[in-house]
Amino acid sequence: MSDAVRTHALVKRFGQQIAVAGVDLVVPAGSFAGLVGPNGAGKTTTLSMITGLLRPDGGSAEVDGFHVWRDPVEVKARIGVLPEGLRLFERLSGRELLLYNGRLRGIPKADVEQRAAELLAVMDLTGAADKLVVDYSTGMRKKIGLAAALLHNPSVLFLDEPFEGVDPVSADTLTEVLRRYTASGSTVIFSSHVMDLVERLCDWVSVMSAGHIVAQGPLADVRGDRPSLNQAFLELVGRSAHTGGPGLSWLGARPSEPRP
Ligand SMILES: Nc1ncnc2c1ncn2[C@@H]1O[C@H](COP(=O)(O)OP(=O)(O)OP(=O)(O)O)[C@@H](O)[C@H]1O
Repeated sequence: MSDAVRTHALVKRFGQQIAVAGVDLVVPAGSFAGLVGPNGAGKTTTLSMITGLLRPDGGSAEVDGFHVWRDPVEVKARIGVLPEGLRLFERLSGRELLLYNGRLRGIPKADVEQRAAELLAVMDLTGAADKLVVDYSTGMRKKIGLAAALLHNPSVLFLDEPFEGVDPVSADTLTEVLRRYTASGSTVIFSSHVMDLVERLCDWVSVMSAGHIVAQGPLADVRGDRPSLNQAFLELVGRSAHTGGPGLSWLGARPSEPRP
């Protein structure tokens, strides 16, 4: 099987801090892949470098065999991205946003209109299609962002925390859309902190901690003989040494006698 994404010794520094410290991320084509790790592990920075949003200080990244920084046009034609803190054109309606994105991608007008209508329906946004994006809720913004990322039928889809702020019914819908998408051979890579979700959806997992990949492979291999992916995650990244330790003794303590 070929790789949808492969990075080699990817590095990013912010001043003195090394956010990504030589990452070799591999995601086979057709995977539903999860990128997990504690806060500040370097997931967003890694995804930003792979999608061409942030220039690496070292190493390389390839998508579908194309070098992200040498062949940016080839790469951008093949990827869809739902970044963290996505900025949208607030003064367009949801429908206009999709039509605009489709035209930017060079898709013929009639095709864009048909795809936009279908995506709005699947995302349960038909009723809000003519509402301005500025008036969308957090979950609606995620859904219209995902619709925009899917419109040109990318072969690899990158999603940063796609389910954050999305209600369970909509999350179910998104899951179905993404499952259908990977079943046809396309690849999804998403970052998440919700281990149950990753365990339920993904067949491939990469675990990051402090700028490094600490485990990577098919879900069953990463989980090993632990009862859950969550347990494996806690062991791999090292549970905080402070949990249950000294400190915070004042928290929750109440004076036994009322003060006079
Ligand atoms: N623009 C920036 N300037 C300075 N430091 C940054 C910048 N972006 C990220 N960092 C630092 O790099 C490290 C990795 O951040 P990153 O956002 O990639 O982590 P993450 O794994 O996505 O975290 P989270 O799960 O909390 O979103 C963090 O220590 C963060 O403070």
